Amino acid sequence: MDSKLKPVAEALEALLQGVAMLDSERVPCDEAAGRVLAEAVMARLDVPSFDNSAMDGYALHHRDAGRRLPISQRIAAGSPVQPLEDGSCARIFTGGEIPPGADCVVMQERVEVTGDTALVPADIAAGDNIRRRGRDVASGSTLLEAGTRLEAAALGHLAGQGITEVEVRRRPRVALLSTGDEIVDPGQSLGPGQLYNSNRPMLRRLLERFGVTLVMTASIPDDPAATREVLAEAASQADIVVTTGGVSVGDEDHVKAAVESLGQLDLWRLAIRPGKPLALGRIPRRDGETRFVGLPGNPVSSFVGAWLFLRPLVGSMLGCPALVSLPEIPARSNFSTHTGPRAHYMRVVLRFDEQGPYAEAFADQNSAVLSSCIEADALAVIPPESTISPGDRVTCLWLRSDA
Ligand SMILES: Nc1nc2c(c(=O)[nH]1)N[C@H]1C(S)=C(S)[C@@H](COP(=O)(O)OP(=O)(O)OC[C@H]3O[C@@H](n4cnc5c(N)ncnc54)[C@H](O)[C@@H]3O)O[C@H]1N2
Ligand code: MOO
Repeated sequence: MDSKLKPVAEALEALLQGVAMLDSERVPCDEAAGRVLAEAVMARLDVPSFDNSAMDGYALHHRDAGRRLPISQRIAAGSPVQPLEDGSCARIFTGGEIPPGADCVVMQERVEVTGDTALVPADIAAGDNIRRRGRDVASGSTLLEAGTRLEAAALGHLAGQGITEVEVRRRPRVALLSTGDEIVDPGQSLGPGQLYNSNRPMLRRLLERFGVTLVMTASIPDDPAATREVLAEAASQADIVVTTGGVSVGDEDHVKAAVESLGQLDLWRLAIRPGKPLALGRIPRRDGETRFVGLPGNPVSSFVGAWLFLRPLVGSMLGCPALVSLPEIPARSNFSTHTGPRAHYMRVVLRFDEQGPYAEAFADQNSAVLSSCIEADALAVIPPESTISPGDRVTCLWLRSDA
């Protein structure tokens, strides 16, 4: 395999080529948060389903504005209505149905009530304070597109239709494997040269946010046979196998050879910092093909690799465009830097001043410095062979969205 550094865009295109969307399943809406719709949902109701009042006040016909009117009925939200008697008004509350014959509502603060009559001001127009039937959703229209991720407002919208179940994509099954004899699980004591596994919980959280289900986690000893064995087991269970570490050029880096012996390595070594030794491949499985993503061991390299490669891969399997690409925000840099042959994905905080957004880079951008990721709102993309001075425009990939 050609071991020249691959541009990120090329690697991403190769990764996503031929990714099949997963099958779908029916789930109760109460359990559908974060899931991706497998088919469009059509509206079966107008929302609102009747013209109703946006205010607590009085409903009338606008030709009667400016006069003292008898109050002929009282309409609370949920109560039945009678046609409005000519030349009268109705006491009405927010959400109450507009009675036939009325065409506007005046808020109560503008009305002078004496006994069972109300003096309404003259400057009232037809339609004032009326929320029209179907204003939010028209029956028969597309309520939510296929590929929508069901977050707060979408879940509310489904409930607004009285819908209780939806067809969603199955969650991608992911096996998350850690390599490195020096890596120890929290709860155990550390020996000389050892460190705790910070990549696993970090990636678990990211992967869960992207919408997967984790079917296996394991630590692989630095041994070729063991690496092959655990990878084979993981590939038989998962749609995606993710490893961390063991993809560089050291004598103890056994992951690539194991993937090559079980399937194929499509790509290795990207023109990216951090994350250069990232490896992509596939391993055949009884019922299809498992995608392999080998993230470098340095925690920041794993973090950045997950956002740039795992998220789009998961998004493609789910058929969710919002997960396939990250929102891009143009911002001014408030730092200087220059790059060599690799694009630099710098962790930045986005701040705003009168001139718009600016990107403040974390001081230490080394790939082992995980603290640079904690406050990061975005990754500022500095293309290869470029020089950035304060005030220059940089493209930032937004990391804070739900989808
Ligand atoms: N001679 C060369 N050496 C290295 C190169 C190179 O091109 N030539 N590339 C460097 C780059 S860039 C990276 S990135 C690393 C990645 O190497 P690996 O993916 O093989 O990762 P490891 O060597 O296993 O680990 C790297 C580093 O990260 C720590 N680590 C690993 N796993 C975890 C974990 N789960 N939690 C926390 N920390 C972890 C590990 O202890 C190492 O310090 O290779 C460079 N070397
Ligand atoms: O490319 Mo490595 O991820 O810089 O440290």
